[in-house]
Amino acid sequence: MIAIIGAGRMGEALLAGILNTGHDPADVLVTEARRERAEELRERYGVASVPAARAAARADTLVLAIKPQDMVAALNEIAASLPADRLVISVAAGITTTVLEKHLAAETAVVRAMPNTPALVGQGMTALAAGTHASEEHLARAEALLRPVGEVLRVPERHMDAVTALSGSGPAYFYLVAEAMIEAGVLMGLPRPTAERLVAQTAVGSAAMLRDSGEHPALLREAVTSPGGTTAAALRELERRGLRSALTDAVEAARRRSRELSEG
Ligand SMILES: NC(=O)C1=CN([C@@H]2O[C@H](COP(=O)(O)OP(=O)(O)OC[C@H]3O[C@@H](n4cnc5c(N)ncnc54)[C@H](O)[C@@H]3O)[C@@H](O)[C@H]2O)C=CC1
Ligand SMILES: O=C(O)[C@@H]1CCC=N1
Repeated sequence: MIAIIGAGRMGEALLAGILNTGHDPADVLVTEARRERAEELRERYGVASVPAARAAARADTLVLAIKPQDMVAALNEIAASLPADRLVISVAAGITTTVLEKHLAAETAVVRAMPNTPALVGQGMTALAAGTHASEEHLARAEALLRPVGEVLRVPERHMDAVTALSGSGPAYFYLVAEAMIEAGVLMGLPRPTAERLVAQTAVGSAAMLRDSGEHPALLREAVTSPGGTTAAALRELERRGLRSALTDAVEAARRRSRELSEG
């Protein structure tokens, strides 16, 4: 039995991804603070909503998908009813395994995970780091749960803030670029559905080549850039306006924020 504690945006992405890949809704519990949200998820996915203490008592794996700011309160809610053999997976940005362990019974197995919302469509990227009491078996269990919703990578916990800044928040950077490109298309007179379709499929195709061709992105970009052509004209504008350094600063700001969240 799996329990998702906190079924907001990320919790739902994981829930949907897990159900899409063959888990029976009867084997998944949801704990959600907002009553109307719990009801919405019951209607949409057929999953039961239970109080935190009940989820802690019944599920062998608990996935905590609540905001970092709400984490200590949620840990306190489940700690008393959590049997010692449970696996607790937290997806909260910035919350270290040390903090998680501090608020749970001694020796509770804890795994810190950083997924992203494309888990909803089975294309997530999740990084995992083990807490002090998480064995290879616990990590394998976390991996088995998350593997069906995308790729899984184990990383040392010291890299988690950087991972959060790249793949956790990363989808938002791509969506912002997509949004700007669609608006540019509309500005040039393309019908909105046409602009949306052109941009979405260009993103999918580019991402597939990036992942599957084995080529460095610079080489893929060169292949698009005909001498004296349209792409070179566009790239000069992007470089002149500092897209590269804007992205570097943005990713560093996300990492900084993840570190701040770990300070409470
Ligand atoms: N949204 C994203 O792309 C990603 C989010 N995360 C992490 O996932 C966590 C959740 O983020 P979002 O889904 O974006 O936030 P959200 O605000 O959409 O969801 C949080 C949910 O938790 C519920 N909640 C709060 N306290 C609770 C409690 N004690 N018991 C049960 N439910 C409770 C809220 O009602 C809400 O539905 C955060 O820690 C975030 O760092 C991690 C990776 C990606
Ligand atoms: O914005 C956030 O804090 C969360 C963590 C990674 C993506 N969303």
